[in-house]
Amino acid sequence: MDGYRSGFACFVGRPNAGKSTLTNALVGTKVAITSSKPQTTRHTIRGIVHREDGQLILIDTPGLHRPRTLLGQRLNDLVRETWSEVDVVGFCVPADQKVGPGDKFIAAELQKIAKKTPVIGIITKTDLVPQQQVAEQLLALQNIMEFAEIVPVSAVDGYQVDTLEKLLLDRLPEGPPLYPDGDLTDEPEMTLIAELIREAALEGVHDELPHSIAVLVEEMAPREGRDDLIDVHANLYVERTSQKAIILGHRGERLKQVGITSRKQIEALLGSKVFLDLHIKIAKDWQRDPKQLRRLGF
Ligand SMILES: Nc1nc2c(ncn2[C@@H]2O[C@H](COP(=O)(O)OP(=O)(O)OP(=O)(O)O)[C@@H](O)[C@H]2O)c(=O)[nH]1
Repeated sequence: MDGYRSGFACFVGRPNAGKSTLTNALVGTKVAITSSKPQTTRHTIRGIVHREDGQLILIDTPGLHRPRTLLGQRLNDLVRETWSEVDVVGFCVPADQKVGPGDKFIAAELQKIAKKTPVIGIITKTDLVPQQQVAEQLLALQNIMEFAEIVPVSAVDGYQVDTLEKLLLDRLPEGPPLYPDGDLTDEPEMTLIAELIREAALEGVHDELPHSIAVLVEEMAPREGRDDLIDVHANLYVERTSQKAIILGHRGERLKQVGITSRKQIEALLGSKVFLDLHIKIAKDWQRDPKQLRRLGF
């Protein structure tokens, strides 16, 4: 295994910069949830890229933001911790938005916390803008910090995703594979399933509600006497009665749809038929309550 490299990378960037989508594009399967709402990624989900010449373990962190709740603070701590542990950081900046104070804040934080970690500048979503704008973005990005490399990519049309993979791999130390071949993520299945349900529940909800939703898979087991059906029992937590009504929808239609959408994805993930038993519970102000946060896995 001469020259074989293995190690860790993470993507940073403002909320919605395209970090989760890029992780999925690199890993080639759906491991991190994506949505058009900012700050939907809460767990540190690893995707593993297996190549002939190395193994790249991607850690997907939530976006760094101004903390307003206890959950916000914990998320920020988690991000900083991750930055100082990885071999290389990919700093994502979308091509369709001006480099702004949010990016400069992250650049400054990176230089403080991860002085020695090489940072690769990634201009994401290049499919959304003309080439000229990508070139301008490149120049703007160069001004905010020292990058090891800068590379424009599109996770949607696959533009330069391979190039990025190689650039990240080049920054890893030489060493044997850290995970068995074929593993795509070490995130427990129950967490992935909870994320799929939360993703389905987030479709079409607005304002503060996305941050009030948490999902916990309570139990998961094959149906007795059957080898083709798995029972999944999950609870969807909201903070208030009014939010419960929104998620339920008229005569429970909305919740039913959440169940149908996420069940299909869970079946694809597990490769089995699934019976999804999904309930809504109210956990009053869970984002501000340390005990409840722990119970929900934060
Ligand atoms: N057109 C286009 N859209 C993209 C691309 N990458 C991501 N998006 C979209 O941008 C939005 C945000 O992408 P995410 O991958 O969820 O962003 P994120 O940085 O992980 O967001 P947080 O989890 O909030 O930090 C989603 O609607 C994606 O579909 C891309 O290459 N091209």
